[in-house]
Parts: sequence; C-alpha cells; structure tokens
Amino acid sequence: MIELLTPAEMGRADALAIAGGVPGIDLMRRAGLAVADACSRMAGHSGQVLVLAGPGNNGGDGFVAAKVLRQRGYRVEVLLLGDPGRLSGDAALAFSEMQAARLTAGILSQDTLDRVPGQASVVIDALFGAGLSRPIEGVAGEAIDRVNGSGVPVLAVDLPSGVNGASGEAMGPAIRASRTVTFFRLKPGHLLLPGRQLAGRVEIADIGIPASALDEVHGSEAGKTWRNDPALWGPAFRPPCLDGHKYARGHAVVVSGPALSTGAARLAAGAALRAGAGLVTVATPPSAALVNASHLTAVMVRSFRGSGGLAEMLADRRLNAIALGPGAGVGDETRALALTCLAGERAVLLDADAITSFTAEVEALAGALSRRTGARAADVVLTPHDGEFARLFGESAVGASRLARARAGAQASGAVVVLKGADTVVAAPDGRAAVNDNAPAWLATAGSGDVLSGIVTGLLAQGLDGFDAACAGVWLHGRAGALAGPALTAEDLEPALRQALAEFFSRAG
Ligand SMILES: NC(=O)C1=CN([C@@H]2O[C@H](COP(=O)(O)OP(=O)(O)OC[C@H]3O[C@@H](n4cnc5c(N)ncnc54)[C@H](OP(=O)(O)O)[C@@H]3O)[C@@H](O)[C@H]2O)[C@@H](O)CC1
Ligand SMILES: [K+]
Repeated sequence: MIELLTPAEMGRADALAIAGGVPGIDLMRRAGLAVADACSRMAGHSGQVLVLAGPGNNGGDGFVAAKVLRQRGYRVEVLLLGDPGRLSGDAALAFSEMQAARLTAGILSQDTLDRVPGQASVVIDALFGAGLSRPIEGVAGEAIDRVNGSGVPVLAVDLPSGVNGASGEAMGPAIRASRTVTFFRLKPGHLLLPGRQLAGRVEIADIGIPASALDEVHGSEAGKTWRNDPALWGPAFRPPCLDGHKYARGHAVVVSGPALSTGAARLAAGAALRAGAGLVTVATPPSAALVNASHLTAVMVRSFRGSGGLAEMLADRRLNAIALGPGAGVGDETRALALTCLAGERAVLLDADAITSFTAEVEALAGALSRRTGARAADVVLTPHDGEFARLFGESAVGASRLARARAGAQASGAVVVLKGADTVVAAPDGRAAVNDNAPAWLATAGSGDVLSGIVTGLLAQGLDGFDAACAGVWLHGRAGALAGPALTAEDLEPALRQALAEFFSRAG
C-alpha cells in the first residue's frame, strides 16, 4: 500500500465506492469503528474520551466512534463545532444514530472550552480532515491549543486537524496527535513535514473501498505519488547473478574537485562502489591526482585537464554514469564540466556546486538536457537541498509545498529532482513523485549528501533509470543512516550501506 492519495483523489475514491453500491454511511461506520478500536487500544479497558467533532464528514466519523465507545462502556463526551441542525448527509445520519444510542453532544464554544480536554484520558480529533479549506480560527483554534498544551494523548481522525492532506503544511493552528487513523491509503500530508510529526503513528484502516477505485484515481491529478519504499523500485534492482561480470554492473565516474576539496568525491566514489557499480573511477584534476590516489584502493583514479580533457576521457562509452558536484567549486569551469557530462550518452548526476553553477539559469540546463539522445537521455538526476533548489529554480518555486516544488523543478529542468531534506521528495518530469520518510535526524551531517550522490550514481551505473535510482538511493541512504545510528559521520554510512543492501536483497529473495 505505497500509493499516496491527495484528499481530492480520496474524495473520488469514496465517490466511486458509493457509486459502485457501497453506501456512504457504511464507509463512515467502518471508519468510525476503526477509530474506536484505535481509541480502545490507547485508553485501555476504561476511561474518559473527549470527541471534538467538526461540521463535515470528519465529524461524522467522530460520532460513530463516540457511539461505539459508549457502547463499550467508556465515558464519552462529544463537543460539536457548529449547529447540529446544519449537519448534512452521512454526518447527520451518524449524528442521529449517536443520539439514538443516548449520547448527546455539547456545542464547542467559549462557554464549553474549559471542558477541553477536561478529565479526558484520550481526545479524539474529528474536527477537520480532507475537507480543510482554510486556516482554523476562533474557538476551534483555541480548543486545539488547549489540547496540544494538555499532554493528553490525541487520536486524529484521517488527518490531524489543521494539516493539509496534500502538502503536509499546517494551515494555522494544528493538532499534535500521538496517533492517526486514516482510510484506504496514506495521504502525502502524513509523510511530508510538519504533517508527519503532527500525525504521530499512522494506521491505515480498510473501510471497504474496492481496489478498483485506486486504478481510477491514483495519479489522475498532478501525477502518481508514492511512499518511497522497496516495493516501488525493488523490482528494478536485482542482485548480481553468479554468471555476471563486473563490467555488466557498469562503470561509474565521480569528478573530483581541486587538491583541497577531494574528500567529497571520494565519499561519493566509495558509496557508488558499495552500491554495486562494477567499477568506479575518480576523475581528478592533475593537481589533486596524488592526494586522491593516496587515499583510494578499489576505486581507480584518472586525471583530466579541463572540460576538453574530461570529454576525451568520456569518449570511452563503458563509463556509463557520472557524478559531478561534490567539492567541485562554483563557477564557469564546473558549469562547462556539467555540460560536457550531459553531452554524452550516459546517466548523469549533478549535485551541490554543479547545481549552484547554474544559478538562475535553469533554461541553460534544460536546454542541455533536451539535446540528449540515446537510451539514457532521460537518466539525469539533480540532488539539490532547499537552498540549491531556490538558486537554480528561483524564488517563485519556493512558496509551494515540497512535493509541488520538486515536481515543478523536474518539469522545468527535464531531470529527476531529488529535493533533499528530512522529508526528501523525488520527482520525475512526467509527474511521478515519491516521498521518503525513513531518514533519521542524524543523517543531516557533513558529507552525507556526497554519499547519497555516490549511491545514486552507483545504481545508475547498474542500469536503473533515473527515477528508480534516485528513489532507491534515497531509501538506502536513509536506511544506512538508521543502521549507523546516532552520532554517525558520513564515513560510517558506507559500511552501514552494506548492511542495508544485505537486508534488502535478503528480503527481495
Ligand atoms: N463518505 C465519505 O466521503 C467519507 C468520508 N470520510 C471522512 O470524511 C472526511 C472528509 O469529509 P468532508 O469532505 O466533509 O470534510 P471535513 O474535513 O469534515 O471538513 C469539511 C467541513 O469543514 C468546513 N471547514 C473546512 N475548513 C474549515 C476551517 N478552517 N474552519 C471552519 N470550517 C472549515 C467546511 O466548510 P466549507 O469549507 O464548506 O465552508 C465543511 O463544513 C474525511 O477526512 C474522512 O474523515 C470517511 O467517513 C469515509 C467516508
Ligand atoms: K481530524
């Protein structure tokens, strides 16, 4: 279940299920039951539950949960935002079913705010879900602040109220939940920050939407979106076969910077080799050849002079993937090297200084990409962090969510864009995107990005396409970070990558 559905896509999946004969109230009853089950697990056998219910169907799920919990013997209080007479559709039906079970709702107002959270041992947040359309204000915002400040565990229905399900952004005040129960599939807002942190542990409940609805809605808007997971790219990444040859696994090149900035390229080269490239060469300016050679063993070293020299080296078509950027230095020289890399028929990864060397000139980069030919024309990956992204694509792209920005960057450049951060997004020019959520906080350390560049380049050398290599590389990098553990340095990632790959291949069989 790695597909992510925006709230709008989810609304269509609901509608398809209903059109296919599943009554909306049945979907709501199952949703509310799943919430009640999660609440029972949180509260134990007894306790007091406060349900904050909003004016739409999210509130409707809350009424169902309240009714079920009451029937299970919990003390339940429901506070409704707005007038019960204005409830409509399934939410109105769920409200009357709750009343029929002798549970009435109070109105959430200044007069009842002191009951939030009152004596509750769990708060169910059923204020707003997929239908949040603007920042929360007034008494609902005050209730959210009171709940967040109380330390009482919160179970969010579908999404923490205030979080935009498509972007993960907090629209004004937002609930900080310990758990969230969502339905059918995750939403991007469960993985993108700050939504991921506000949602706590997320559980996905089956509410009876048929799988066929997924085929109709997934990717019908701005492209398909997935959680980054081995299920997405694993089929493209096979372990080496016994009768295989190292040359069948490609020959990756990492371009080194000048004598005093060579470490980044070596980190990348080591990671490319560990990721499985058959051969790896550090292409070095002559001034840095000795320092590179004295630090490298399994990785080879070849020197080149300027972009003409690099072009001569790259006449060898066996060199099938190249990374430029780590430690490269910003300026015309790096820019010329990047254009040389892009001119060939091999996969290219541009990182760091290679990206910054195209500041505000994304058209020049896009032009070079559009002139590429051959089977690997589309296999170009850019790995900017937020600052590099803004330098390349300009400030106008900065306001949108990370998912929207990564997509816009991929479309503008024609490359696969890896927008790095705690919630790294990988986006392809055709609109496909994956959101990564396995990276630990301690992965943000000097040289970590160089290792990521190396892993992706190693995977490109083995023949993965740009999107698969980027997604797999980001996931393996995150997993290696988790395995290396707290206080890691970039040097620790390479041995941990070995363990991450061993795990992956053993699970992939
Ligand atoms: N049958 C189904 O489809 C199923 C749906 N399910 C559940 O339904 C949820 C989606 O329901 P929904 O579409 O009714 O949206 P919801 O989040 O309840 O909010 C909409 C209401 O809030 C209002 N409003 C919005 N923002 C506001 C603000 N800042 N401040 C104040 N008001 C604001 C908005 O008003 P309006 O914008 O129209 O003025 C409208 O009245 C979904 O998350 C899931 O839990 C499940 O039961 C499975 C079956
Ligand atoms: K909610």
